[in-house]
Amino acid sequence: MRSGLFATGSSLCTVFRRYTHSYVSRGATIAMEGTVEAPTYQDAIHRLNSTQSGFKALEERRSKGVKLNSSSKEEMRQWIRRLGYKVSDLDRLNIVHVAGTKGKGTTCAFVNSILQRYQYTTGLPRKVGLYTSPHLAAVRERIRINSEPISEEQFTKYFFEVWDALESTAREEGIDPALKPSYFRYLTLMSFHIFMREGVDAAVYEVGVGGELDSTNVIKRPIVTGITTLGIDHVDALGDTIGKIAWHKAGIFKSGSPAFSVRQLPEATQVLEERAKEKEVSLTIIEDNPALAHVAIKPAEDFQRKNASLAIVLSQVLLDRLAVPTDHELGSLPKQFVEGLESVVWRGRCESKVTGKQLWHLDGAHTQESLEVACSWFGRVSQDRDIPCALVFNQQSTRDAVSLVKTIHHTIYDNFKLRFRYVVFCTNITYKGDLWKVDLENRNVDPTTLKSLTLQNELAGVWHELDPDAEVVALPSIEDAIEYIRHIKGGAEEISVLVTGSFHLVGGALSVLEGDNFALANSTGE
Ligand SMILES: Nc1ncnc2c1ncn2[C@@H]1O[C@H](COP(=O)(O)OP(=O)(O)OP(=O)(O)O)[C@@H](O)[C@H]1O
Ligand SMILES: [Mg+2]
Ligand SMILES: [Mg+2]
Repeated sequence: MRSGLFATGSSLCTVFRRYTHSYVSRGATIAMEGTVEAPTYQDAIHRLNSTQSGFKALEERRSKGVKLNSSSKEEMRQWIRRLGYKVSDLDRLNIVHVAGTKGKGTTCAFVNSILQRYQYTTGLPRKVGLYTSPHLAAVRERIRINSEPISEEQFTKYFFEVWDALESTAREEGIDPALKPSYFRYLTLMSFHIFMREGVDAAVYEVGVGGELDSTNVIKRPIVTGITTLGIDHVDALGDTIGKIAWHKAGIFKSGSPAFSVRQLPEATQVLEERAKEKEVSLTIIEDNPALAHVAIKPAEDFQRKNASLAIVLSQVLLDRLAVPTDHELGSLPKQFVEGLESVVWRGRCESKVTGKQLWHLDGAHTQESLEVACSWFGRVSQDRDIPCALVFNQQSTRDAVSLVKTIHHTIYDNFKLRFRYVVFCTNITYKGDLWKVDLENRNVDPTTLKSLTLQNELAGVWHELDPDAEVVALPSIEDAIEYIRHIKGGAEEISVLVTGSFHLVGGALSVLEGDNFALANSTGE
């Protein structure tokens, strides 16, 4: 059932609108009949969406050349205080903090899964928290305890606890109560509150953007920090060279906490080493763990071995700190590590699924390097099948979508000698008729650009130049794109489809394909 799940491009649909102006204090709502109703998960998500900066504000900031807000750390400290905590209280969470351009979420999921295995066998850690971004189908995927996304009830309860605490302290301190942390910061604050309240004793934190100025960097004494593969992304905020980007990422290094990084390009390694020295942090560059030769990680790709190798050392340091014994023979891994690494389910990354005659391959890659990785995976799995291929692509932010699309073309056509017979460029709006799934509503994109399919038409033109024989279309929603693919040749012909370019697209596609059945898979596949 979809009612109540939607917002239209600019305003909420009727089911929802009846609540929008009816909040009273302590998060209760007064419905139209005048009875007091407890707020719902949808209410919480709608409120959360109201903290999105919005495309106008973002455009203004961009035009003024404003980069990341350098006051973010101090603002986070103040908000933490207003929730009734000291920053040092976060030390109780025993945090593993992970930055990087690609592989952060996966590495965090690996660490989480290994810790989970130790909990099953030794009872420690007692509760594992996992904070990742972005989400695929539901915001609550971002905050997990013992691998399960927190429930809608818990999300709603804690969302309004934070909201109300910020409103009441604003009034007490003479601050404008309308000033709220923006979307990602709000979720970071909520995660701290939830993990503290739920008694989490090991927490794995993925940085949002960069490191130095990220809201998660309010964490002062992590147990260990890790840097995954670095590449070029978020250049507006972080800079346009790998060195500048590495500088930001190394912002999570903290004296007293060991740091680890996978092997990087020399320019990046140099910056990481300089920053470590400056901060008096011991930094170890790790190579692929040879014991992984006997571990069935998925996908069995080089990049995943890097993520897994980093996750192994990060988990080891945390388990040592918690005095959890991890005895094993030299050159092999303890069974909890092996099982933890093998059982991870991290949806939307190199994910395959079948509906009717369509073989879907979904990956949220949105940088040059990760698209090469995702396309190579698709190329390998499609190479020996003698069936037509199709591409569904969306990337709606300020990234250079044209050059991302060219990377896809080069990897598939030149490296694999495959081709896409059908190519669909769609917007990031979830459903037909300009309807967003509320969890996926994105107010940071100009609705007129979406409506006129400006970017989609541009990309269609680019592809037509690259392959004039392909059937190329621009479509207004993810649902339209899925339907288009399903109706090719009346749905009677087998087809291999790559869905890529953003997690927004992949999350929307999975929501369309699976509807209410979308399994918020717990990240250890249990
Ligand atoms: N080490 C890596 N090097 C290159 N590409 C990678 C690596 N790890 C993962 N990827 C690719 O990037 C995609 C995203 O992976 P993941 O979610 O782990 O990264 P992330 O750093 O959390 O990304 P985001 O910035 O979107 O949060 C994967 O689907 C995969 O295609
Ligand atoms: Mg990113
Ligand atoms: Mg991520």
